[in-house]
Amino acid sequence: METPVIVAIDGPSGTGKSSTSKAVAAKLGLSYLDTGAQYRAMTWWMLSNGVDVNDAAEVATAAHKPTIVSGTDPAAPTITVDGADATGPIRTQEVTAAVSAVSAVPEVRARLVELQRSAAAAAPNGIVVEGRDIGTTVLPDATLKVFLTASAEARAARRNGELKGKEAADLAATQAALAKRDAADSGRKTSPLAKADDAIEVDTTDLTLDQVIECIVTLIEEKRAAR
Ligand SMILES: Nc1ncnc2c1ncn2[C@@H]1O[C@H](COP(=O)(O)OP(=O)(O)OP(=O)(O)O)[C@@H](O)[C@H]1O
Ligand SMILES: Nc1ccn([C@H]2C[C@H](O)[C@@H](COP(=O)(O)O)O2)c(=O)n1
Repeated sequence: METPVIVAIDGPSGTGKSSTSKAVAAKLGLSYLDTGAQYRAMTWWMLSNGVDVNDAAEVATAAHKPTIVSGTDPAAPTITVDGADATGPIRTQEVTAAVSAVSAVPEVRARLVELQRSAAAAAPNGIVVEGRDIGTTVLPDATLKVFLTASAEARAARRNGELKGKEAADLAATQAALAKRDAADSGRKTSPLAKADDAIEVDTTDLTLDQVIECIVTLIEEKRAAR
């Protein structure tokens, strides 16, 4: 039996980590884990349970309480908190605005990193795990590490594209919100957003989603062939 392939995909917000990771995993028959969804789920629980998300000590004390379960089928990823479907609630503006503060708390990270490593170890054929610290901290021995980037303008335009049919967002405001979250995620003390030394950087600014997917599938196949 072939050794499971472990793929770490990191990068700032809006670089295409989720779209790319899901598609690559589906194409290669691998599992898929969205670690950002887990930090969002933890944040949603904190907000729903009256925890002051700006009080790191309060967040740390509560970090062991929620039960967060991620489904790893790339065709239908799921996330529940204490048995309730959290897919919708974790994408609200309120959660997005609070998630960087909650994810900076070491007790939160320790709890979720444990879940992430368990999911990777349990994946029968291997897994694509996306986040901010997968290559540096969660899975330092990953078969392949990719760090996605894109210009600030491209990322903001992509995010606004998702709002089609909903209230149109101001491009400059979207760009500022992305920059603020990236600065917080890169600036925290515990496993900040960073490119691992052995990660391959892929600038997606001028690539279509299909081109990025193809690029990563090729990188994985090269790693497999070299084993
Ligand atoms: N190469 C690409 N070209 C154009 N649009 C893209 C590309 N990659 C992703 N997108 C689009 O950009 C948006 C953001 O992508 P995605 O959610 O995958 O990014 P992300 O890095 O996971 O973001 P976040 O970290 O905030 O969750 C989506 O609407 C997606 O369809
Ligand atoms: N490995 C990770 C993944 C995510 N986070 C934090 C920081 C992000 O701003 C937030 C939400 O992630 P997204 O859904 O936008 O991918 O979660 C982290 O600290 N470490």
